[in-house]
Amino acid sequence: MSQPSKEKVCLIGSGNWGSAIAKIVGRNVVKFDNYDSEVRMWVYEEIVHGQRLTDIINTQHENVKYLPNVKLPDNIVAVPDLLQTVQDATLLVFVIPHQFVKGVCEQLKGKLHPNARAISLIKGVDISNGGLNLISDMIQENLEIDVSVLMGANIASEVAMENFCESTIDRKNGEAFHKALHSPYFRVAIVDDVAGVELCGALKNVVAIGAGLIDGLKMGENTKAAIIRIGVMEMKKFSQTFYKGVKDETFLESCGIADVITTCFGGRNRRVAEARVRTGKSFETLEKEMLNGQKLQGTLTAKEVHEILKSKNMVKEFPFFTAVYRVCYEGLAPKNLVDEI
Ligand SMILES: NC(=O)C1=CN([C@@H]2O[C@H](COP(=O)(O)OP(=O)(O)OC[C@H]3O[C@@H](n4cnc5c(N)ncnc54)[C@H](O)[C@@H]3O)[C@@H](O)[C@H]2O)C=CC1
Ligand SMILES: O=C(CO)COP(=O)(O)O
Repeated sequence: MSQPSKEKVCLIGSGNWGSAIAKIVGRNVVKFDNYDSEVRMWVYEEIVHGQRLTDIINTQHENVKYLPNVKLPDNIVAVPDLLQTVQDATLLVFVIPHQFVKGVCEQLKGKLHPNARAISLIKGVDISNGGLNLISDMIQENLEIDVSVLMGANIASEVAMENFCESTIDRKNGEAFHKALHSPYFRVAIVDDVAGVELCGALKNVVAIGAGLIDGLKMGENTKAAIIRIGVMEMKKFSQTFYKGVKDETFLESCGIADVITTCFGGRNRRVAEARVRTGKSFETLEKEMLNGQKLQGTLTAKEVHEILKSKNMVKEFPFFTAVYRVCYEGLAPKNLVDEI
């Protein structure tokens, strides 16, 4: 039974990033007195090699499917039941692919600890109500709790290897989470711009699809740099058009230019987009063939961004985002991407 004065952290999600962040959180909560030492991690249950994934994680202390060969601390407890995961939790870390957030929130409505606060590590946007919504706002509106965000240049497998990197958290309520997430190899900077941080995280995945297509076309580094520059300009314009307070400086943080770079060179969105050109197969097929259950976020985000732009009559003002969308969903040949921008 947890003591009321202690913060109890739980993780909602256990994919590639969810598992890497579990390693950091699991270690941090035992370093400080103000945390309960057990961290429950919600696992979308599945059978792996004939065994339940939760059982494998709880006995081998390894998420063999989504983050193989990385030991998780013993105090990370995999739980298949969502409501049991959040029971007594005061600090909730949301780390699931963005298409599943709505369903998860519906199950959690009215079921949280009165002092619960959340942080979202989810890169994506929500358009389910017809307009543009941040994932953090969607969680906040559904669950009536404060929600912060953490985004950065953080390819999960590299974070799990403890290679130094940086990340960005917002000041709003992020300070409550900072101690649980920061470590010497995962340096978390606090900034004052929730929407800017979150939109950087979501939109860079669209840029990475574009960069991967250019890699597949073997057009070289100058072209890729041009695509990245144009992509960052559209990220900034889009963010500042829809959220007036978004700051220029945010794009220079880890969540901004650094995440664009790492994702455009080492991420899954880039890798699958490159294979799309090389093989001619669809993104959907390649996601299944190449990612072993992990999810692409960039193609869906390109579609969501396009729907918002269309509804505002602004498609022509974002030629790069539009061209990426058209390659993903309207059969535009990747080789014609640069002619569109
Ligand atoms: N992997 C990475 O390097 C990073 C990922 N992120 C972001 O973190 C978020 C989560 O991504 P990952 O942890 O990488 O996940 P992932 O893509 O590795 O794994 C997919 C996860 O979704 C779960 N899942 C499948 N169907 C589901 C359903 N119907 N309902 C709920 N969950 C379901 C799977 O069990 C699995 O845990 C994404 O928004 C991603 O952009 C952010 C930084 C780094
Ligand atoms: O967000 C990421 C790195 O910061 C991971 O990007 P991918 O989803 O493209 O692998």
